[in-house]
Order: sequence, then structure tokens, then C-alpha cells
Amino acid sequence: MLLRGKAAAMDNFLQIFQASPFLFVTLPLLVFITIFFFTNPRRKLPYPPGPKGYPIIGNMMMMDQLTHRGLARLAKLYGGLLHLKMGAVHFVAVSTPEMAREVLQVQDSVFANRSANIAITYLTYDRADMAFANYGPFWRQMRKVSVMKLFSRRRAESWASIHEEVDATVKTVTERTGLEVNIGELVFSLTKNVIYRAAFGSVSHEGQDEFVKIMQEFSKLFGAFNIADFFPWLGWIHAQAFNKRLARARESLDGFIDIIIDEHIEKKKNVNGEDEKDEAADADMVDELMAFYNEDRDGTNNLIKLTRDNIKAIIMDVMFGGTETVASTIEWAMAELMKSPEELQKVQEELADKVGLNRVVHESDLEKLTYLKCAIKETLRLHPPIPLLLHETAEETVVSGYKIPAKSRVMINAYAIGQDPSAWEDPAEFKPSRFLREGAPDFKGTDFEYIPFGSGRRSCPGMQLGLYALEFSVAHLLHCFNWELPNGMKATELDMSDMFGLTAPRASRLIAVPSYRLSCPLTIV
Ligand code: HEM
Repeated sequence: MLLRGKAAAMDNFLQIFQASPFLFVTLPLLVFITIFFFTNPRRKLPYPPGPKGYPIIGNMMMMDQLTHRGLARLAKLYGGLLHLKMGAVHFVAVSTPEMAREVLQVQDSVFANRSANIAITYLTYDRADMAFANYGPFWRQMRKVSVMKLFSRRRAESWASIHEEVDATVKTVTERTGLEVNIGELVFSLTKNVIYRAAFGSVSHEGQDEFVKIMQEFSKLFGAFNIADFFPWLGWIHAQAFNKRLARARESLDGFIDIIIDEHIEKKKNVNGEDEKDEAADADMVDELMAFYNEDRDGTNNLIKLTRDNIKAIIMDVMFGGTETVASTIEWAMAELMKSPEELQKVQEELADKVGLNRVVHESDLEKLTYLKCAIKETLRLHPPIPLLLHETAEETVVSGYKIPAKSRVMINAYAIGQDPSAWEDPAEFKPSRFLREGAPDFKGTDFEYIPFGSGRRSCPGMQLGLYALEFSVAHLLHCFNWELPNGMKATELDMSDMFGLTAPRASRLIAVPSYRLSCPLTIV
């Protein structure tokens, strides 16, 4: 009886399936998905430790903690891998060399995307550049063009503009001996001129001032708070005003660079045959990039295509990547050395010893200036100009037993890592001699306790150029001049606080009084 009942129930069950083949397919699928969901080992994994957030808004009340110093403080409480949730977005902060190795080496490909907010996406022509493009074939192409054409050693060496601009800076300082010099403004102007000339080949100061204004507005917009970045469905709240500002900023850049691109196209048309060789020798970055633009249009090069938007966005990368980073490091190096007079003396003695005081420093002298190089390395450890490396996960992954969701914004804290007490003795002290010892960490990107230029696929392509500009400028400023703090200020009174933005420059500009140090009159070679 019971068996007959069971058989009847089974018959009914099969009849339902026969009547509905759709159910026949979907039900097992649903069962499979449910089993997979509940047995997926990652589902049970926790997020990395972090402060508890509120429903919906998560940790948004801690927005002001998303700086290199704020995150370093939180890392002391929660560890080297920290999780925060801002609205709908997951944030992960990496603050120890071990965790940096995990994300920049072991799982490099998962962490190689770049996070970009709405403003960055719009202002980079929908990420048409290298710095904000996600990792993939397009980024590889942009990186290849940039490395081949803009950052190669051959090109770095041909950047006579570094020499000319450093000479001009030394001349300016010579005219101000005995007077206060704003070192911050001086070196910002130096690096801005170098990069501007390298990019556009022009020295027009009128154009530069306009361009600097455009860059400043871009910089503000890159970092501006926009609720839509955290709650996409709330974008309408101040979208109109914000979007108008974005559109105005991009129009100004278009107006500026389109004219330069058109001029370069005209120049190219007027150059032919033999002249072309001379032109190639002093080609600026727009010339180099335009070559790909033209080749593509002629149909002779199908490998790399560059649109106008690509060219504009890459030029912005170089401007942002190369100006403030180098300028703020020169200023920090001068400040740290003035704060430690015995270290300053060692660097200046080395300059007197290896170069002498009868001529200025030449490029070939740099190799001999070991202690100066150590002082610059130490400056980059204490003050990495890009303190937070901003990456994004391409897919969900697991680090150290913690779940990291796809599209998490990952902030690798180069500042906190450079001060990690397990990797550095007396981490807060300025001690260039630590880089003298055999096996001391190097910039190469394989020593994860020291990553001022990043590491792995997204590491800085302008490193060689940046280091060269840094060493050459600091060597000149310390070789040609002695420096005193103004108004009898003691070295210990020097304010060493920093600001947080895309870079971390000094909060107050370094002011000092130069006196001429060479035993010969200044002859610029
Ligand atoms: C003191 C000098 C410099 C320092 C410390 C520095 C540091 C860095 C760092 C930390 C990154 C990000 C790495 C990452 O996300 O993992 C980076 C990326 C970049 N840097 Fe530099 N940089 C310097 C100079 C320069 C110069 C002179 C240029 C160009 C002329 C430049 C162009 C770039 C570009 C285009 C990127 C983006 C690369 C990509 O996303 O693929 N940098 N830099």
C-alpha cells in the first residue's frame, strides 16, 4: 500500500517534468547554484580586519582617515591588511612589506587595475591614458609607446632641458645670495619648465601659466568629493554643477592642447627629407606621439593607434607624474639635510672632494656622489611623493585568508611601509648611511620595504628620468651654495609636516638664505 503510494507520487512528479521541460532544466540548475553558493569556501571567509561601519554608509564617517598618515595609524590597530567600506565601495589598505609583496608580486595580475572616480574617468578622456587605464591590451599598448618614446634612457639623456633649467635655477639663486629664497617655488618652477619643454618643445611662459592653471583645476577635481562615487544612485544630488565644472576643465585642456597638436601637424607637413633628421634629434613628446597618430592614418602601422584623446591624456600623465613628484622630493631633501647639519656637511664634503670647488657639477660626476644618492634614497623613504599607490582588484581574491571582493579600491601605503619598524631601524630618523651597507634595499621594486616608485607592472616608468633630475638638481644646489635658515631659526624648529593630495608635499614652503660656495665665478657649461 505504502509502496503503491510512493510510486503514484513519483508518477505525478515525472508527469510535472514531462509537462514542463523548462522546469526539467532549471530546477537542477537552481539546486546546483544553491549548493555551490553555500559550499563555496570563499563565502565564509571574512573581509580583512577593520573598524566597524554603520549600515548603508559603512565607514564613510572616517573619510578623513583615507590619507597615508590616517591609514598608517589604522594599520597599527588593525594590521597590515585593512578593510573599510565607503558606501557601496570596498577599500583595502596595505601597510606592511609582506602584504605589499602579496599584492604587487604574488597576485600582481589581480591587483594591476587602477581605480578611477567619475572625475578622473571624465578628465582622462574615459581613461585614454596609461596611468588610469585598467591593466590589459590597451594599457600595454600605451605603456609600450610611452616607454619606447617618452621615458627611454636615450631620450632621458637627450633631455638637455634638465641641464638648461638647472643652470637657470642656479643663476637665479646666485642673484639672490644673502636674501631669502623660497626653495619650494624655485624647484616647482624648475621641474615644471623641464617637463613642459620636454612635452611641448616650447619655452613660452605665457602658455605655461595657462597650463599650470588647468593642471591645478584638474588636480582639485581629481580629489573632489562626489557622492556618486560611493552611491551611484545618488549621483543626481550635485551632478549638474559638478559635471559642468568637469566639462569646463576638459574644454580648457582641449583648447590648449588642440592648438599645440595642430601646430605640430603643420610643422611636420613643412619638414621634409634631410630636415626630418634634424627635427628627430630635438623632437618633443607631442612629435613622438604624433608619429603614431599619422602612421595609423596612413595605414602603415596597424600595431599602435593613437587618437587625439590618447595624446592629450598621455601628456597629462607626464605632467602630473613628473612635476610635483620631483619638485617635492628636491624640497624634502633640502629640508631634511638642513634639519640634520652633520648629514648636510657629509654631502657637501663629498661634493668638494669628488668634484672640487673650481667648477660646477657635470652629469658624469653623479656616479661618484654616493652619499648624495643615499641622502636622496633616504628622503624618498621618509617622504615618498606618491604615498598611496592606488590600484583596484580585477576579480575577487583571497589574501592571507581574507576575502577581497572584485573592484575593491586598494591603497598600498608606501609611506607606512617605508617606516615599518620590523624592516627599518629607527624608522623615523633621517639616516642616509643606512643605504651604504651591503644589500641595502634598492628602488628596483623587489625590496618590498622600499617602494617609492612602486613595484611590478604598474611601477613608475619615469623612474630613471625622475632620479636624474633629482640628483642633478640637489647636487647643484648644495655644491654651489651654503644654506642658512632665515631669521636665526634653529634646525630643530623647522616644520616637517606634510599635506595630502595626489602627492604629499611640505605643508609650508622651505625658505632659506643662500651664500655662494664655489671658489670660481659661476660659469655655466
Ligand atoms: C621622484 C620621482 C618619481 C616618483 C617617486 C614616482 C613614483 C611613482 C609611483 C609610486 C607610481 C605608481 C606605482 C603604482 O601604482 O604601483 C608612479 C607611476 C607613474 N609615474 Fe612616476 N614617479 C616619479 C617621477 C615620474 C616622472 C618624472 C614621470 C614622467 C615624466 C612619471 C610618470 C609616471 C606615470 C606615467 C605613471 C603611471 C604608470 C602606470 O600606471 O602604468 N613619474 N610613479
